[in-house]
Amino acid sequence: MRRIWLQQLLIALIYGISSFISWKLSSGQHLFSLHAGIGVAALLLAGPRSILPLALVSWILPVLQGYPLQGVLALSLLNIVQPLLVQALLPKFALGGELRVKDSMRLLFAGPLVGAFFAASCGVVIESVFFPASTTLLFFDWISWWLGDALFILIVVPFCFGLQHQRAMIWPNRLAELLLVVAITGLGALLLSEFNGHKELLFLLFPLIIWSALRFGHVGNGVLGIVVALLAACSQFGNIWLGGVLSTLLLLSVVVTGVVLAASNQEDFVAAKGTRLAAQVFGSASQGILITDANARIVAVNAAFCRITGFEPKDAIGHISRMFKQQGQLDINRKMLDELNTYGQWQGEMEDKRKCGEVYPAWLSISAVRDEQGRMTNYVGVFSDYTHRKSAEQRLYYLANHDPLTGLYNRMALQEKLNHAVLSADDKPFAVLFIDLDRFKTINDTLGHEVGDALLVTVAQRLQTVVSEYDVLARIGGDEFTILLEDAESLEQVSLVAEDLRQALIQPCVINGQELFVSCSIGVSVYPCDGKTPAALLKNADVAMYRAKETGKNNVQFFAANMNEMAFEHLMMENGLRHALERQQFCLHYQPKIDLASGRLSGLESLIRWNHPSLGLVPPVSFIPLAEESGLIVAIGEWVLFEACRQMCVWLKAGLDIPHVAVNLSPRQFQKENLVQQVKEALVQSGLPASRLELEITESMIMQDPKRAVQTLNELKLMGVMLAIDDFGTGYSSLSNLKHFPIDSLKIDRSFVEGLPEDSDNAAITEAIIAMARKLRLTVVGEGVETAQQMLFLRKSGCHSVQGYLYSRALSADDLVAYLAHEGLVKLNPSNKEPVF
Ligand SMILES: Nc1nc2c(ncn2[C@@H]2O[C@@H]3COP(=O)(O)O[C@H]4[C@@H](O)[C@H](n5cnc6c(=O)[nH]c(N)nc65)O[C@@H]4COP(=O)(O)O[C@H]3[C@H]2O)c(=O)[nH]1
Repeated sequence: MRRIWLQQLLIALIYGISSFISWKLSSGQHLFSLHAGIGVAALLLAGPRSILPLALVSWILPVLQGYPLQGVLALSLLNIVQPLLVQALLPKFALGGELRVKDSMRLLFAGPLVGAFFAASCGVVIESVFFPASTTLLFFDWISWWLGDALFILIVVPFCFGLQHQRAMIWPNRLAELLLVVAITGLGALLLSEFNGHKELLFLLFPLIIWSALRFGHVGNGVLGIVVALLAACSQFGNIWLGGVLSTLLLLSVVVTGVVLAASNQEDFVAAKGTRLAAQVFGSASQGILITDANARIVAVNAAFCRITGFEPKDAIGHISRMFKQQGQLDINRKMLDELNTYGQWQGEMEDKRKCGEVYPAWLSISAVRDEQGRMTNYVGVFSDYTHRKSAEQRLYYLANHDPLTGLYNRMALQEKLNHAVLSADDKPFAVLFIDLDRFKTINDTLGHEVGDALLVTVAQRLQTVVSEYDVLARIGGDEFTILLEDAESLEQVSLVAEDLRQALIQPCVINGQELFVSCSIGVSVYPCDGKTPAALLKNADVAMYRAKETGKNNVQFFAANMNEMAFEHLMMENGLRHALERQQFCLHYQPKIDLASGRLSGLESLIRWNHPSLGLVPPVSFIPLAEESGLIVAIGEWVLFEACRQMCVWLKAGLDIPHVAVNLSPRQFQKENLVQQVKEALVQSGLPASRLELEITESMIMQDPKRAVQTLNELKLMGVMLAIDDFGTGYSSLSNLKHFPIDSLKIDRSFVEGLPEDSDNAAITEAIIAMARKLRLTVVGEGVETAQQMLFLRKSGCHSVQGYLYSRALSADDLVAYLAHEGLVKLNPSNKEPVF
């Protein structure tokens, strides 16, 4: 608010002084009208706020000098209307900061032609009405008024504009030069007044105003104009009316020249500044820029263009730009030209070639430049080297779609490929293979994750050797692989590929110098008969793979509709298993172990059976994995332990001298903290001596956490319980490891016994196991003995006991007693009174 008052006061002061000077110097001729220029400039620069001080000053001053009130009021009104009229006809250049040639022309029209003409015309009428004494020659009054106002509007308005926006042109470097021009002009004007009769010498002002306009812009012009007008007004020649009018006319033309020249110079300066800036941007841009003519011939390139492409400007200028003649990308080019014609812009990726011949991806944006008639004159291409971004994008895409361990496609990528296959199949069949490694968990648990990972990598490489580059091979989970065979021509061919895959995996894998044997179960589903959606195809291939597992692993199964029924059965079984314990549907069968030296019974193995109400007697392979998965195995295992101890006690009390009964422990059971406690309770509750109980564990159970396993086994051993390693030879623990564990016996896995004695590998392995076990003073039991040759081979090799169908299958408690009695395999303990058969 205070600022506004100060501003108004300043305007009033300047306007008052200028009015006083004008009145003093005009000597009634109105030729010196500094106040008219100040009035217009004040309104243009300060806005309507300046009206009040202008009105007050133009009214108060004449009143103080004793002029009649109405006349003064009319004149002061005229003093306000004139600037308002000029302002209304002008663009808002005074606030915009740029007084272009166009603007100065408007100023000429609004100021001298309209504003001054109007003021002079109205002014002389007011004067003749209110001050008839002061009006002598009406026409000369009118013309001197008009010229005076016109001259000072043209001097003061650009000068004020220059002060506001172009001070830097003078200050401080050119101040001395400006003073020199002013001095020369002043001197010249003074001399001129000496040669009163030679008004033509006023033309000498032109070179001075040109100098001033070009060097100091509107400020210089204003200073020069005011100095000359002041001197002219002070000198004699300004007092001669005809001489005064002519001199003012000449001065006016000098000032008009100066204003237009300064505006034009300013325009050039702004344009040059813009061009300089554009050139700087062009030269220092980090993106490559090339400009072509309408025929795509390069006319300019920037430094970044040279840096990215390796071409010098002289190599490129004059040649047709590559962005318009991309080989092999005609479609893009056509689209690009269409877009440029329609929208004036195109952007996209293209392949460019550097001077060295290297092809690189570039991100290019082209703009079409048209002239005022709309004709295409140039194209401007801005491009950047896309190599790093592209490779980062490719890397991201790769990571999102590939399994980091094996480098195969991952589940997401498979899903996408399956979607695509289904969409583009058009009822042409294709196959989905679901591959799951057999016993991978054992390897992982026994030998550690590093070995497991290395094995997965080897498996992936093997699978890759079988499939073609057009097939999609993915790893979708731990040991689960999926293959999409889109080009298979028949089921036979799918079958052959699946068989090749299976064969490729059964070859031993050497990891860290250790030979590992893996196999796989493969399920196959075929589009469209086994599923019309990716989800259905995957699910059914998975179901078929489970079927392959159920049918002994290491085989290929094609999906069949009834497999879903089996899967349903599987589900039913899982539900039934939850209630089997409370419904007392489990029972134990016992398989005898025969001592090869004496031919007598060396022990029993208890094997669980599930008496399912609708499925009948279900073997453990059908539900133990389920129970293991669901955690039910812990409760089931506990029941087996208590039941085996109870039954064994019954037999012992009945006088049957059975050396011991073996119970299988599951991995989960073995990991339980309370296992030792539980065994103790089973023995105490049944009254069975600990030495009559044998616990069978597997190698993988021990190798998972060997430290803890040793501790648990030691505690069991301390109790007097016997310990056996089951399925020996399949779990990758080395024989030498065994000496760290307090075990009593080893059971050679059935898979080694199977081919004996013909299979030389199995024979060698079996002999080695027996020899080593004997050295470690362990009892060796051969499992799954079905033939006399197998038995003889084992006996010859030093195996202590055998177990298998050659002697007996696992039998119910009653059947077992009958069998033992029939075969005379067991002595009746004479101390026992109770008859058992
Ligand atoms: N082909 C053939 N097979 C023979 C021969 N002699 C014995 N077998 C079978 O081989 C399996 C031996 O048991 P395992 O290796 O401990 O393998 C067992 C054991 O790992 C598991 N299992 C059985 N009962 C229990 C249990 O109470 N608890 C736990 N945790 N697992 C159990 O189920 C597996 C399978 O048990 P079963 O089906 O009873 O199958 C038994 C047995 O019936 C033979 O000459 N030829």
